[in-house]
Amino acid sequence: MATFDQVGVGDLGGDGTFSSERIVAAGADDLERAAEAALRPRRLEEFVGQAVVRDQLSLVLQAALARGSSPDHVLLSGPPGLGKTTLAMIIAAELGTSLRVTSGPAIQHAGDLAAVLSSLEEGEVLFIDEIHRLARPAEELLYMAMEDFRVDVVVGKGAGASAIPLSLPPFTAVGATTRAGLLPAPLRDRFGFTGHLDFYSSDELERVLARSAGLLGVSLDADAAREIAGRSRGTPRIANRLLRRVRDWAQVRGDGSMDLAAARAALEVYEVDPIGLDRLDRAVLTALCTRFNGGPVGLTTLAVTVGEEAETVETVAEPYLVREGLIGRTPRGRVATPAAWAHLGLTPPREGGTLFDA
Ligand SMILES: Nc1ncnc2c1ncn2[C@@H]1O[C@H](COP(=O)(O)OP(=O)(O)OP(=O)(O)O)[C@@H](O)[C@H]1O
Ligand SMILES: [Mg+2]
Repeated sequence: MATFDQVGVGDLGGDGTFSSERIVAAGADDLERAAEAALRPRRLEEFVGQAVVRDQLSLVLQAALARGSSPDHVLLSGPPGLGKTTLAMIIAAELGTSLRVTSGPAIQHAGDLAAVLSSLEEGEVLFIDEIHRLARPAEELLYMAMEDFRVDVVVGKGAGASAIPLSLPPFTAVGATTRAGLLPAPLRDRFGFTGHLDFYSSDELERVLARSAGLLGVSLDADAAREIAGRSRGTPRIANRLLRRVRDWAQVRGDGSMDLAAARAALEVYEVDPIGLDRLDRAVLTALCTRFNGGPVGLTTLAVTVGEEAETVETVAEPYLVREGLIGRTPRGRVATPAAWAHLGLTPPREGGTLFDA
């Protein structure tokens, strides 16, 4: 039986891969989520970046407040660590109401969701994390609740079972997903507002870092902030994590000041390179360039070469390498781009090398 306060929020990284032992992983484990709580912006005004989504959301919320009614249901989509949970909390705070938290995986049966829904109070915000992982029967119940503010509660079993309609107070559902594409259209359509979060610019991450340093009570030099931001893969969660590691270094091995030298030294200890690649990322790139002459090479072969499971290489290392234009996926396998060779400081072969050779 699922309960709903704080259930299942921290049990998986948003993308379903649990790789928080990597310092550049986008997901987080429970322990880290606790550390993050202190750094979470509480109001829309404090939420850095995502100007478009912030502006749109602010309109939705202000209009609802002015009308004295619950706003439309909100869907937040985007990669892990970009602020979906944070925004859900902000929505409740801005509306001056409380937030109920549950998640797709925490709801096993439609009855679990019915229990959550029927305990909602007027105007509350129901946050459903990883909403793409809701089971089908629960999903159907949710359609009805979102559209008609009503659920059918089934009592009894077999032939004697009957459905008792139960009306719900108006509430706002906020769904979060890292995989908007997996949401069935009827569910997607029931959200009046969808905000898609994108990776942050270096500028925005520098602002996130400055804010976090203030909250941690440490002073962070502007050029150190820029250095950390550049290695954070466009993700505030990673930026805050690297900031904590730089703070450790400054305290233990430095003189306490968080300057450029401290940032560089700390990130070298943690093997995060200037564009945010870690050891696994670089191992994949290096193998691709030096062992396979830039490819194309099959994923499985590449994975064996770096001593990893194919799935790990595909889900943990590849997305960022592809996003950064360092490797390409072709029907014949993975290939290194000229940027990969350049990043490793290597010269691409002239003959029979990569698909990208002139
Ligand atoms: N716009 C922002 N401004 C400042 N800090 C932010 C912002 N977005 C995210 N953060 C920080 O990054 C951390 C991670 O954000 P959050 O938990 O909201 O991500 P998420 O999108 O829900 O990730 P997941 O998909 O893993 O659940 C938060 O603790 C918060 O401190
Ligand atoms: Mg989240």
